[in-house]
Amino acid sequence: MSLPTILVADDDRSIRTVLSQALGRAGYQVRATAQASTLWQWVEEGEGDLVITDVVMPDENGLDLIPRIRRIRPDLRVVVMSAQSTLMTAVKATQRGAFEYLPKPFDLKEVLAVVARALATPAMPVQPAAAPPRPEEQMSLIGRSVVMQDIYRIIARLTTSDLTVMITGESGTGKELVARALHDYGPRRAGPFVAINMAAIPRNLIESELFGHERGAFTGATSRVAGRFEQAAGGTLFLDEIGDMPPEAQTRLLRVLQDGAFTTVGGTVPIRANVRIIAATHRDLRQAIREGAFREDLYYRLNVVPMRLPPLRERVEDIPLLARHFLNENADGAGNVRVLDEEAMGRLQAYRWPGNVRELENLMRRITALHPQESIGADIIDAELAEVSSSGVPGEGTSTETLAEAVERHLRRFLAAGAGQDDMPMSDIYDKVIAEVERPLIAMMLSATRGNQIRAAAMLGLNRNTLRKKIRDLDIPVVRGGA
Ligand SMILES: Nc1ncnc2c1ncn2[C@@H]1O[C@H](COP(=O)(O)OP(=O)(O)OP(=O)(O)O)[C@@H](O)[C@H]1O
Repeated sequence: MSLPTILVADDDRSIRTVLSQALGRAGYQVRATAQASTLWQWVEEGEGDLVITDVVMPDENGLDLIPRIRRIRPDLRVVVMSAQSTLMTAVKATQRGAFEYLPKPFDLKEVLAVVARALATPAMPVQPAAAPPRPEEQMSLIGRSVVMQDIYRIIARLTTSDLTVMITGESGTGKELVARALHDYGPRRAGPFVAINMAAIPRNLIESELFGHERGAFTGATSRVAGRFEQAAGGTLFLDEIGDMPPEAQTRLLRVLQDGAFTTVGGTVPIRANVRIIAATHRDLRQAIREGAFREDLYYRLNVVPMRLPPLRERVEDIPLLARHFLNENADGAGNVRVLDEEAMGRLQAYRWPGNVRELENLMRRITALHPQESIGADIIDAELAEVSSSGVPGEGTSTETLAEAVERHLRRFLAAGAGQDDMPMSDIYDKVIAEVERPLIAMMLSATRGNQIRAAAMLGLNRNTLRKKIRDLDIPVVRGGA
């Protein structure tokens, strides 16, 4: 049997060389070209078993070539590489029928894994042409970090799917923005996007907000009111802060997800639920399940496609892009845009950002409003950030508090919550508390070492196998290493 042949098109000679060598070593035959036209000629002549193509080439855009390739050779998989690693590139590549999208710079191991996977996957049917992106398309999500590329890839893969998605991430990381992107690029984009925040609605009203109510269902219900499920029919229902959903509403939601129908509060006639659900939370739902505050069966129904949005401090390389974007958006009345000097940018990248992208956005707004000079230096950033920490950021203790004092403060709350709950008996307190401390400690070390367990074990002074066991036992998500 002849070896599979890979056709490579990229106008960058070094990329052609690196790919040809790596693919050759892995046992493939390779033909490489700098021209889209040569690639097209090979495809027309029936050459090759797989294409790896760049997007921007001197004679043609690689993305435009994909539908033509798919038309004459539907079984030929196409892998797209691009240095313009934006959400739009990922979405366009997927919509036009690319098998996979690889942002540059790429990891050779990843390329080889994608090639092997593409050659082993049966040919996909040619999809009907997806609706072209709207002309006024704006780049909603900013960021080119490896972790954001993973997010773009998931959004791109879900453009033709209705699957339920669960987005987790700290407050201000962009969960709602991602939910909107999933809707805007998804199959229900012509329908409504309806958001409801569980934390912002009084608990006793959540069920009627979600499912609507009949006239006379409770005191003050003077007419029939449609709930968000009905309002979102044909579109997407975004359930924000799902971890704050009261138990009765959780049970009701689970039933809707199981049966595909719901009844209004006070109603008896089932109404078919025609919504795609996207849920989001900043809480650790597994922890909430352990504490008996969230239904495990509901969690599994919602967690079909999990997406974790990393905190801003885990993607500092995105900070300059985001900062510039927010400064451009917030030009002052005279149309002047503030510019951050290098040192100022360094300060932003060193800060912890407990409020994540929202905090950065607010800071850029404040700087434009309060500082008339065009160039912004580190002194201004220092002063503004000092202002924020002295006014107290939610979730942060006072700066003089010791770790032991902070632990004691949290323990008091933890024990009080446990004592007040019937389903959390006061037993195994020692193990539970130690697990509470171990989990964030290990997660932080893994994050600081970009998932390198050997280094994390060394920093912690733990044996590697002990660390591995703890990661497993404590159910700590393993972050991927850098490229
Ligand atoms: N990647 C991004 N690119 C551009 N803007 C972003 C990005 N991520 C977040 N933002 C902006 O930051 C702000 C907060 O985002 P969003 O409301 O989506 O966060 P969230 O995680 O849903 O927050 P919360 O949990 O507090 O509801 C918004 O103004 C949003 O436009």
